[in-house]
Amino acid sequence: MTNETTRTYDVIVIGAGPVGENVAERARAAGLSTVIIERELIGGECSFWACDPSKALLRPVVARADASRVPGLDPAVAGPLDVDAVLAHRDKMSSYWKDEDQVDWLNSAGVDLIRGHGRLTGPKKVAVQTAEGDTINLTARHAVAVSTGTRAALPPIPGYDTVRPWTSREATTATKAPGRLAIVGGGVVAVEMATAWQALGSQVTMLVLENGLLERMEPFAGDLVTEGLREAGVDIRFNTTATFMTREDGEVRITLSDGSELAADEILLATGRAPQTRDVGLQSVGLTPGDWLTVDDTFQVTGVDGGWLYAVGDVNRRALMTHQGKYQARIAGAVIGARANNEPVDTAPWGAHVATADHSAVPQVVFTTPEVASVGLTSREIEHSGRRIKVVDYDLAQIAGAHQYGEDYRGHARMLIDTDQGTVAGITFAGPGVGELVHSATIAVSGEVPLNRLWHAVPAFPTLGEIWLRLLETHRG
Ligand SMILES: Cc1cc2nc3c(=O)[nH]c(=O)nc-3n(C[C@H](O)[C@H](O)[C@H](O)COP(=O)(O)OP(=O)(O)OC[C@H]3O[C@@H](n4cnc5c(N)ncnc54)[C@H](O)[C@@H]3O)c2cc1C
Ligand SMILES: NC(=O)c1ccc[n+]([C@@H]2O[C@H](COP(=O)([O-])OP(=O)(O)OC[C@H]3O[C@@H](n4cnc5c(N)ncnc54)[C@H](O)[C@@H]3O)[C@@H](O)[C@H]2O)c1
Repeated sequence: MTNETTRTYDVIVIGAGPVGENVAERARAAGLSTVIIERELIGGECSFWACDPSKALLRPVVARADASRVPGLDPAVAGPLDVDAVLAHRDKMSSYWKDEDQVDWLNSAGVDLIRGHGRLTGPKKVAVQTAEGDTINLTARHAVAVSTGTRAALPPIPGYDTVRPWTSREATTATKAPGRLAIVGGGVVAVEMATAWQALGSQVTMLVLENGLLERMEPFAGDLVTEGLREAGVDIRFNTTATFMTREDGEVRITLSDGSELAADEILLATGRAPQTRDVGLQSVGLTPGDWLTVDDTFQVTGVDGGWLYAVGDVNRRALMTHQGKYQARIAGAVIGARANNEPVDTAPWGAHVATADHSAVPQVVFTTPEVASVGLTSREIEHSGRRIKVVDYDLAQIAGAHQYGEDYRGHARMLIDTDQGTVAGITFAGPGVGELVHSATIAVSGEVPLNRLWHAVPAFPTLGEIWLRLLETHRG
């Protein structure tokens, strides 16, 4: 027999990925009774099928590439990676796909957890279907936050549904390297997984629709990553896609857009993300199932009366990254708390209750060899930015810190200066070790630090941070 129960909370959060967890924790910290609903593992995509396992696969690859540039150390890293050890480390970093630690954290934060599938059933109403077939009907006094994230968006290439393709989930959790791995896509997932699996023993072939990799970033970043992947042995085919695929005799046979054929043991479709909103009851509140949820800067969903529905994290499509989603969660939790407690809401730009950084200061690191790190505007976006921008370039290989970092250092940096404001509007670094530079850039961009003051921020010698001084000198002529 199945049961039906009813409960009321101040705040209901659907989806316990990194973002939902933080919305719930912040709402609870504001004194609101809070429940979170999760149908899979607490920690979501990031902990178990995305950031954590992928970075665990990539760390040995990046560390080995760095070490191989250091005289005296290079012979020690000349051999292949210990694949079993790397995969075991990946399993550990994914907590062996168990979520007890996150459950403990939710408990310590005072957030209630219900395991099951959550659906909106009307304004401030959510029904949870549990695995046992029970239904728990919830009512929110103040807010419902949807943080249901995304899934892999699969392209409608004929045959794709018959070949059991890899998505990012299989690419991050596979237990052995396929002999031949074809990857469709040239975005972040594609380049990171090509880097990892080529180093772990696969022969990777990338099929890229565009004429370069990482098309949303500065072109030099894609060029340097292309160079790195090709040197590692990856076969990259630009302006190419798959037009048909079939699995025969255990292998995937792929017809390419130029008419040629490619055989692979596995095919990874790294072709973007789709919102997990098909089955969360959006129709019950006048929204369309399957759509991204559009929000204002306080994360209230537009088109829903009463201001009770929030969408936070990947599902609102503002910035599909964990750190940015968690920033959104801190803001959303605080504003839900302020509204519920009748406290002042600060919606001025950079105020406590608006996610201003989503528009102008989103950092990202791509963990390839070489790494790419960026924040803010890129030169591709200048035209639509409505700002007067000066582009300053510098060859990273010319700085002393790069010489110390490793021999044959190759890298590049680009700074975009808002000439009216006299501040940095965006910056991109590509080169070994640049991932750790990104937060300095994020502070400069989000803090709108005047260039005259940046001139007094002295980089330690000899570090990669010297790139700041060289970029500023180049700007000053
Ligand atoms: C391969 C890969 C690597 C990545 N690497 C990085 C990285 O290095 N750094 C970075 O910043 N970002 C990275 N990302 C992006 C990052 O994973 C996402 O931005 C992040 O997971 C978004 O968090 P979220 O909480 O919004 O959604 P998710 O992590 O997707 O969590 C959503 C949760 O909601 C649950 N859910 C969905 N529907 C329901 C429902 N109806 N009822 C109950 N529960 C539901 C899901 O089960 C899931 O647990 C990577 C992504 C991929 C694919
Ligand atoms: N290190 C990180 O921060 C990190 C790592 C991985 C993923 N992520 C996040 O995950 C998100 C998703 O990454 P992604 O690489 O899946 O998406 P993406 O949007 O970055 O790239 C998608 C790629 O698929 C191609 N594509 C789309 N449809 C196609 C089709 N029908 N046929 C052939 N090619 C097609 C596109 O041309 C593009 O090259 C990113 O927005 C990123 O923010 C972040």
